[in-house]
Amino acid sequence: MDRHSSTTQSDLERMLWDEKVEPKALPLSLLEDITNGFSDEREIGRGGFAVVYKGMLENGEAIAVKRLSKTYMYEKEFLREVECLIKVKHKNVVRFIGYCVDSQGRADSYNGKFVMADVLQRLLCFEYLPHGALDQYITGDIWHRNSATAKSHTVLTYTVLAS
Ligand SMILES: Nc1ncnc2c1ncn2[C@@H]1O[C@H](COP(=O)(O)OP(=O)(O)OP(=O)(O)O)[C@@H](O)[C@H]1O
Repeated sequence: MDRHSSTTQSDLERMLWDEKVEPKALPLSLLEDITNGFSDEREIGRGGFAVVYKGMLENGEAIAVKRLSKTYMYEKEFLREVECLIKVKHKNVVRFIGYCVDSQGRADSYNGKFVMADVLQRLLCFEYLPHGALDQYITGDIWHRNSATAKSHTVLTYTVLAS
């Protein structure tokens, strides 16, 4: 991924109001900016393979930034997931905004040797759903606090499609 990719916050803002814009490759620096460097206070959830952060744009809109864990690094699976996410477009499925693959060399000592290690990061970005995940509605955790919306159901729908 090109760290100097030209996608900016205003491109992301435009993507959010124009549903016709296709998902894009996003630079890691942009995702770091909008999540305060993936800070703890921006964490909104954790799944089996990822930590999800709330990314805040300058216009006050939010997106969900899913940073995949180091154990979920198989290139073929990631590529297949991105391919499925790009193809699936439905009003009840959370909108896929873009993806990021970033690799950076880091010099470090390993087993007494000085080595250059590749540090790989993979991230997926989605429209932000403010009402939580479907499983909380099914189990009754938040059924009485909020009324379920079609969009709030889509976190789980997406998971089913992607697995
Ligand atoms: N688009 C989103 N908008 C708002 N919150 C989200 C979004 N996506 C995920 N989350 C939050 O992050 C949590 C973890 O999301 P994730 O998709 O990784 O979970 P999961 O479906 O449990 O994981 P897995 O894919 O490992 O089965 C969700 O339960 C939800 O609270």
